Amino acid sequence: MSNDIPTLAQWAGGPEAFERLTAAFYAKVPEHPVLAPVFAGMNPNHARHVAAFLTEVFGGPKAYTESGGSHAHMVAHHFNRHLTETQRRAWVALMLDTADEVGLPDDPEFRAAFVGYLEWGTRLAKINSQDGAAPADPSAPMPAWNWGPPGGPWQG
Ligand code: HEM
Repeated sequence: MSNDIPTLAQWAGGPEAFERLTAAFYAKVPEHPVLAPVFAGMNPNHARHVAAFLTEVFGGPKAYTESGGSHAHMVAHHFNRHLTETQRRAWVALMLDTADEVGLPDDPEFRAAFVGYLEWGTRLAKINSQDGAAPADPSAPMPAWNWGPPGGPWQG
């Protein structure tokens, strides 16, 4: 990808944009009929950790791995939670509504890539939350999402 094409994280507005996104998302979770029980008792730093994870997936600074996290680490947080499809869909829907609320870019190219990762990541989280899920692979790389077939944002 040539140098004048921003990363998805740059296009989104950098780490602060993902922090706004997850802060607003998890602020709504306690009132959400499906998601509130899933996140009852969550770590108070959860929103910041998920923001750091998403920033890194979308090509931004590697704060999640530099502070000792890994894809395996994230996967392991979902073990034995027995997430349902209803819960997964609620998570994606709330994330997309929140992306609109906090003003993440809404151009087709960005949103296609954003939704692509959310679909992949949440389906993995659900699979890994079931009984009998394979152990997390410590050598698994962090996902590195990019623009996919559109190749970059439409810049006129
Ligand atoms: C792309 C999708 C997802 C990503 C990137 C993601 C990321 C993460 C990360 C990074 C953590 C660890 C947070 C920490 O260290 O404090 C975590 C924990 C957790 N995730 Fe996810 N997750 C995803 C999908 C989901 C879904 C769909 C659900 C449920 C509907 C879910 C439920 C949870 C719960 C309950 C925890 C533990 C929270 C706590 O006790 O602090 N996740 N997730």
